[in-house]
Formats: sequence, C-alpha cells, structure tokens
Amino acid sequence: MSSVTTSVMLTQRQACAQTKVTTRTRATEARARRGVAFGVRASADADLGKAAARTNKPLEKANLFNARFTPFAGDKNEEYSLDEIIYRSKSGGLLDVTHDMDALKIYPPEYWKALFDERVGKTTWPYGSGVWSKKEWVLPGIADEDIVSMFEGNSNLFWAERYGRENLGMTDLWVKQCGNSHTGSFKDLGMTALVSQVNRMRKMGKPLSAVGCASTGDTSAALSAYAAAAGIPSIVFLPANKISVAQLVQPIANGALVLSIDTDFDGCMRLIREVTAELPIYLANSLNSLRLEGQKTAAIEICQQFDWQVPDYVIIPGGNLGNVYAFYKGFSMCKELGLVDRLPRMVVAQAANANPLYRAYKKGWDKFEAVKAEPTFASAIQIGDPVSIDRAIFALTETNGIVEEATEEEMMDAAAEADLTGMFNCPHTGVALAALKKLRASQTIAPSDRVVVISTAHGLKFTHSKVAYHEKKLEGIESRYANPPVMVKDDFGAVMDVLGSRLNK
Ligand SMILES: Cc1ncc(COP(=O)(O)O)c(C=O)c1O
Ligand SMILES: N[C@@H](CCOP(=O)(O)O)C(=O)O
Repeated sequence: MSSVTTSVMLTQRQACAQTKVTTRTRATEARARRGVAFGVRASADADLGKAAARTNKPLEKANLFNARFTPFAGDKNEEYSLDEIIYRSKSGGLLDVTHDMDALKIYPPEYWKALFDERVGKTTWPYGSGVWSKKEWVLPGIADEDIVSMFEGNSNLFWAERYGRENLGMTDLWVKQCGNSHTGSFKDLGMTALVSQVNRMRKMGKPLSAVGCASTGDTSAALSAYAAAAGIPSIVFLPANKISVAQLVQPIANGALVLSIDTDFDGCMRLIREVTAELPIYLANSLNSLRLEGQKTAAIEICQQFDWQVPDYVIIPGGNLGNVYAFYKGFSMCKELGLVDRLPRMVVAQAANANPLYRAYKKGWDKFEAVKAEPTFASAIQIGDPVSIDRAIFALTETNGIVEEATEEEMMDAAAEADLTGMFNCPHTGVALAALKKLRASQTIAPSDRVVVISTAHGLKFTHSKVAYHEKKLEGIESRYANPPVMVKDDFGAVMDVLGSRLNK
C-alpha cells in the first residue's frame, strides 16, 4: 500500500485560485464583521455589539471559531482536541463534537444565511462543497489545503408533487436526494469531514497508517473514494455476500484492502473496533463523531433550500443510527443560532427484519436490546446493534420523534410505487416511504404537513433486487407494481399486437 501522504491536495492552478479566493473571502468576512456586507449593516452592527457584550469576546477575535471532542452524555469539562486519536470518553461513552456556540453567536443569523447562500454553487475551494460551504460550523480549525473534498452535498430537494397528490393525498411532500452524490450515498458528507481531519493529522505527524471501517456497503464506498483522493490507504471489513455488487466494486476499484468476512455487519463492527484499538488505523465509522459533523450539513441545507423554513416532519431510514443524530444536530444548530425558529419532528424508519430501535420505541424507551438482524432488501440497514443508539434516542426524544417499521413487501412496494412517478428509489428510501404511508394512514401526518423524506442512497446501487421485484422473482412478495419488459418477436404485426393490447387498456 502506498504511504504517500499527499501533503498537497490541490493542483497548482487550484492552489493559486485558492490563494486569491482565501484573500477575497477573508476580506468579505472582515467586511461582514464590520456589518457592511450582505445588506444587514444596521442590524448586524447592533447584534454584533450586543453579542460581544454578552460573551465578553473581543470583536477582533470573532473569527476564532473552534470545536473539540466532549462526552456525548456526561461531563462537558472532559474535552479533547480534534487532533487526538480518540473515539470514546473516559467512561467509555460516545463522544460528540462540541462547537464554541458563543463564538458563532457573535454573528447574527442574517450573516450566516447570507454567507451560506453566497457560497452555493461556486467552485471556490472548498466552498463548492455543500459540507465545506458551512465550514465554520463543521471543522472550523482545519486549513483549506488539508480538506479532501469532491464537492459533495448541495443535493437536490425536490417536490414529489404527483406522488404526494395521487398516492398519499399530500400537497407538500419533498424528497432530499442524498444518494445523488459522488459515491451514491449520504456517507460522502461525513467522509469528507473525517478524511480531511485524518489528512491534517497525518501531515502533523500523527501515527496513522490507514483508515478503516466496517460496512454494509456505503460507508466503505465513501471511505475508499475519499482516502484514495488523498492518497491514504484504506481497509474495509464487509460482511461476505451481504452487500450489493455495485457497492462491493466501489472499494475494490478505489484500491482499498477489502476483507470479506464470514459474519454480519455487527460482527464486522466488533472486529474493526478491536483492530483500530491495536493498530494505527483510524476508525471511520459513525461511532467517530467527526463523521456526523459532515452529515449534519444535509439538515442545514434543507433549511436553506426552504429559505430558512423548517419542515414539519423529516423521515430517515435508520441502521447504525448516526444519521438521525446528525440531522438533529444540524437542525438544532440552526435553531440555536437563530436561523430558524423550531425543530422538525423526526421519524426513523427501520426494516422490520432489523428493528432494534423500533422495538425500544414501542416499549417507551424502557430498555434497549440489540437483536440479530435478519436479511433485508434494505441491506445497508441490516444492523442489530447500532453504535449510536444513545444519540438516536436523544434526537428522537428532543423532537417528539416517532419510529416506524416496514416489512420487506411494504418497502419494495413503496419504492416501486414512487418510482412510477419518476423516482428511482433504493430499498432504504422505500422503508422511509412505507413509514410515511403508515403515518398518513393513521392521520399522524396531515395532508398539508410539509414532509421531507431522506433518500439515503442511489437506486442504481440496488438494481438486483429492483429487477427481481419487476420480474416477480422475490419470494413471498406479490410485486404489486411490477412492470416487466415484454418479449416480442422481430415482427411488425407482433409489435402492433402488443401496443394495441396495451394502449386499449
Ligand atoms: C443507504 C443507507 N441508508 C440508511 C442508512 C442508515 O444510516 P445510519 O446508520 O446512520 O442510521 C445507511 C447506513 O447505515 C445506508 O447505507
Ligand atoms: N450503512 C452503513 C453502516 C455503517 O454505518 P456508519 O455510518 O456507522 O459507518 C454502511 O454503509 O456501511
């Protein structure tokens, strides 16, 4: 494996452009601090003065944002630099990345909105990325030249008008296409943050010879791509024969060391945790809270795409359960910093074959018990012992959240039904859509509620099960919306017969 630490990630042209841009951005930010940018002068001046007085921070230090690791639950005085190789608190609990909110609050909401809006859709390094366009809220301390990005994020949030109207009687249904991304899933958002930090630490001389993860296919694809972009060796542990071919070929193509292990995801997760405790391999699963800093930007993006309005419900397919907390964190930072005025109600959707969170929810969070996850077409969420269970329960209780489940038939039908209105859903998005159907049927979600379904991966990663659905080859599944191709002889009359019988229906 190559040990090349690409200390220079940028081409010469990019680096040159970046110098100009950095200068321009600093000047812009300086103007903003003086309150003359973005047309918010009067209120910004007033807010800046008040904020500075409140926080006792001198204004000239206003751009010194910082973040550190603290225990997710427990003593917030226990803290670690993000440059430390650490995954657990002293008590063995999860960590979180905590931002200096007082420093961020020195700027009024209008400043952040204008800054984030101004960066969308540009090629300016690194702000062309939907993650790094929110850099001050993600990893404020990282140097631009250490960032490893493929301009992920900025995914489309589209109005599912016909599907909502015809199938659910809804007027305000939206789908956030997080799978329209470099490696085809939302994991890119987290991986750009984590691999950038690893890139920085390696340049600092930290003993990290590789990055590693356990995966159901999407984390491994994202990790291997970002690591390859940075010239960092990657190692992925995959449950043998439990991920799609499209997912498997991704780390292979990107040069990762791929270990196909005769176990399930939970077994791979246990192994990678043991291995990363022994060897200088940096753990890249969402147990590592750096990942969630990138993933949370999808929630900030949703607020931004709705012109800083918050939807009523956000429905997320859940497996290892990092993403639901990441979304919660994105929304709650927007609220705490005054960009929005409330939080959405969060819904986690699980496959009935892998539903430990759903079971705990049904018992009123009384007791969480890991399960043995059974095979599911939503193979990326075949997880029985989610590492972020505490984070997920917190996010759900803070937002009056809901957990739903979907059977194999419900998820495949929901994906196929929605596909008939122009989407191309992965089974995980099918799980979220099936949960939505149930919540509409029970009138929990009203016709005019604004709902965002998070589509977590691209449907093209899961063509095998989608094709089998349309060929009616899935055991125990009726395939209500199957649309198999019609085999026809090379004959004008035969073609006309088929067209006639179809068009006259
Ligand atoms: C496509 C897809 N959807 C949903 C999830 C669930 O995300 P999380 O593990 O953060 O709950 C995963 C991975 O776990 C995934 O790969
Ligand atoms: N679906 C995931 C499972 C691991 O999740 P992570 O977010 O903890 O890395 C995958 O694609 O591997």
